[in-house]
Amino acid sequence: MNVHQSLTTARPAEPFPSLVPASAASEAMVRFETVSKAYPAYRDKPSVQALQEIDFAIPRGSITGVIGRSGAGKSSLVRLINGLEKPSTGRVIVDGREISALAGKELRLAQRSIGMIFQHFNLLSSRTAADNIALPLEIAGWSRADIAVRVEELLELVGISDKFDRYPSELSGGQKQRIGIARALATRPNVLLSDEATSALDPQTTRAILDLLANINRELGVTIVLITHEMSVVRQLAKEVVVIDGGRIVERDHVADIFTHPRHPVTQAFLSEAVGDSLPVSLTSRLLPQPIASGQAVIRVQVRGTDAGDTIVARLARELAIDVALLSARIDEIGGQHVGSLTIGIPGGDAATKQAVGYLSQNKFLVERLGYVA
Ligand SMILES: Nc1ncnc2c1ncn2[C@@H]1O[C@H](COP(=O)(O)OP(=O)(O)OP(=O)(O)O)[C@@H](O)[C@H]1O
Repeated sequence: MNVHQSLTTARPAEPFPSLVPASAASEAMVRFETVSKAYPAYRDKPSVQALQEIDFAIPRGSITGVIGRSGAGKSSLVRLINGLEKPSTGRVIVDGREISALAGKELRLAQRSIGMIFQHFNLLSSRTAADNIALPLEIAGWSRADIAVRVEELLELVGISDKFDRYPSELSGGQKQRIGIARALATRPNVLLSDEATSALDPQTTRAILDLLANINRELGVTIVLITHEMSVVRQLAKEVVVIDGGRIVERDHVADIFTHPRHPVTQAFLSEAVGDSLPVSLTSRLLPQPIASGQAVIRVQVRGTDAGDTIVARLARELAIDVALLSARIDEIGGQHVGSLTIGIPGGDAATKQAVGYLSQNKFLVERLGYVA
């Protein structure tokens, strides 16, 4: 069941809220101006329209999540930001420079201010941790002495100073990604692109790496673009979220709003996987599609911010004299806000249920009727 399908209140179908006002567009670290990307036909393969009319800005110093299913166009988006691909139409501006117009030495210089981390780390197996981190500095022509100082700083920043002389094969996935992050930051980039950087890691290591990225963003002010197909990653780290599907942006919002008011079916599907919508088995096994005499209607209420879950139960009891049963609850902190859902049982038949749903909807809660229990 897609739990978001029967939401009884919906947000107006306004265009994507502008997270970066036009007046502040120059403050953007990355700006896509009506960008499309088509890959031409090759041998027996037809041409592919990978991205279409992408128009958005990533604010300086932000952490922005870009989420989409396989083939949605995420990697193409990343390759346009770091200049590895050119748009078919439109412009890509990074840190005030039109990267899509650069070539040769100018492009290589611009790429030094764009760090990149990858799912499979992309470390050189023949180099130690320290030498992997040193690589971009060698390419940039730094002196040996400067490289040594910088590598030590970076090893400390990512918390693996003791592993400086280890080869990648001697390190865990999390340690390898720490080297990847140190290498990406070596030339002091202003923007860090993370392309599924935690997809190969277990949940605990993922959490540690995302914490590290959050620290880097906070302490160094590096803008982070987080490409992922996992809502749990977006939830932990991003402040703003862009959802892409079929090469188009289908939804954009602050992360807490995405989690409480997903509008596009793709976003809703991602959320169903990630939010832990699942009810306790003890409840689902008893859930019936039709009302039963002296039973309860089972209602899920999305809560956020100051709408603390317990006040809903108290308000229904106080203001409507409905004796609500709290069946399950889950509240998380997302983007600095409390976000979650309560599942409540409402006794008293259809009239009481309608009254409660009407009251909650009027008070701007998203409400969903899940079924009935005895
Ligand atoms: N170099 C290329 N040549 C031709 N088609 C390409 C090329 N790169 C990507 N595509 C196609 O463009 C579309 C978008 O691919 P892209 O890799 O950007 O998506 P994605 O969201 O990153 O997917 P995944 O998560 O599976 O990597 C897909 O249909 C893909 O097959």
